[in-house]
Amino acid sequence: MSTIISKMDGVSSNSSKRAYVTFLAGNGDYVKGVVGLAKGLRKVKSAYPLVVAILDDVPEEHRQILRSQGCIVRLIDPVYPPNNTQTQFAMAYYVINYSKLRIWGFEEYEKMVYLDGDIQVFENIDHLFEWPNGYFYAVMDCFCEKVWNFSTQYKIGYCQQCPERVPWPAESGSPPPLYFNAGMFVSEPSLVTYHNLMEALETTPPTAFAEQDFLNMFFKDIYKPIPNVYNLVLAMLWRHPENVDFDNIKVAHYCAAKSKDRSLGDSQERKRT
Ligand SMILES: O=c1ccn([C@@H]2O[C@H](COP(=O)(O)OP(=O)(O)O)[C@@H](O)[C@H]2O)c(=O)[nH]1
Ligand SMILES: OC[C@H]1O[C@H](O[C@@H]2[C@@H](O)[C@H](O)[C@@H](O)[C@H](O)[C@@H]2O)[C@H](O)[C@@H](O)[C@H]1O
Repeated sequence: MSTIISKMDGVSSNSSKRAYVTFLAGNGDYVKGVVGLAKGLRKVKSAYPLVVAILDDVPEEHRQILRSQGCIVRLIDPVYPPNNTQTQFAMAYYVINYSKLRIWGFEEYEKMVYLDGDIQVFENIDHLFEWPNGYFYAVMDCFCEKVWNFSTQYKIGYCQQCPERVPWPAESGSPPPLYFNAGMFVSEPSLVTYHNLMEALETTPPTAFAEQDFLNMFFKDIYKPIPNVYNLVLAMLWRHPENVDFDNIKVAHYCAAKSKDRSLGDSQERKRT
C-alpha cells in the first residue's frame, strides 16, 4: 500500500529545510553534468543548496569537485529491485537508477526538487518549493522515442502528448494513466514514505523503465502534471514541438540518445546512451 506522508498543508516550510537533489553514480562523465547543474542553479541565483546523492563508486576526486562547487555530497547505498532474470530494461544501466529512491530518506529536508544530472536550469525555479504539499509534481513524458519500442503505446503510435493523433484503441480498455518523466520532480522526503517505497519495491517486479515506472505506480494517486517548461525532455523538440512553450523554457533535460554527447562529453560512458 503506497502510503505517502506529507506535512500538513499551510504549515510554511522553513527554507533551510528545502534542497535541490540530484543523483550521481560511477566514475564517468555524469559528474560533468552535475557540475553544470550546480553552476546553472548558482547562475539563476537559487536560494537552496544542491544535495548530490552519490554511490560509493564516485571517486574522491569527483566528490571534491562537487564540494568545490558548493554541493552537499551525501553517500547513499545502492537500491536494487527484486531479482528477476526476465526483466529487460529499456537501457541496461537503468537498474542503477533505483538508487534514487534513497533520497526520500533525506528527512533533514521537508521538500526537495529532484533534478537528473543531465538536466540544465536556465531560469530560477525556487517557486516550485512554494507549491502546496501533498502532491508529486512532475512533467509528462513522451512515448515516441525508439527506447519505448517494447511498449504498446509505441507499437500503435499512441502518445499522451497528443492522444488525438492515434487514439487509444477502445478494445485495449482505458488509456494508460498519465505518466511522468522521473528526471525532475517535486516531492517531500519522509521516513514513512521512504520505508513504504522500500517495502513496495520488494514486491514489485522490475520493468523496462526501472524506478521511473515504479515511481509512477507508487505516486499515481497524488501525481500532478506540471508544464514541460520545468523539464523539457529534448525529444519533445522533434516529436511534439507544438507542445513546447519555447519562450518560457526553464529546465532542459538532455535525455535523448546522443544528446548527452553535447552536454556531457563524448566518453565511452556516453556511448551506451
Ligand atoms: O551511470 C550513471 C547512470 C545514471 N546516473 C544518474 O542518474 C540520472 C538518470 O540517468 P540518465 O540521465 O542516463 O537517464 P535518462 O534521463 O537519460 O533516461 C543521470 O542523469 C545521473 O544523474 C549516474 O550518475 N550515473
Ligand atoms: O531509469 C529510467 C529513466 O527514465 C527516464 O529517462 C528516459 C525517458 O525519459 C524516456 O522517455 C526517454 O525517451 C529516454 O531517452 C530516457 O532515457 C528518466 O529521465 C531517467 O531519470 C530515468 O528515470
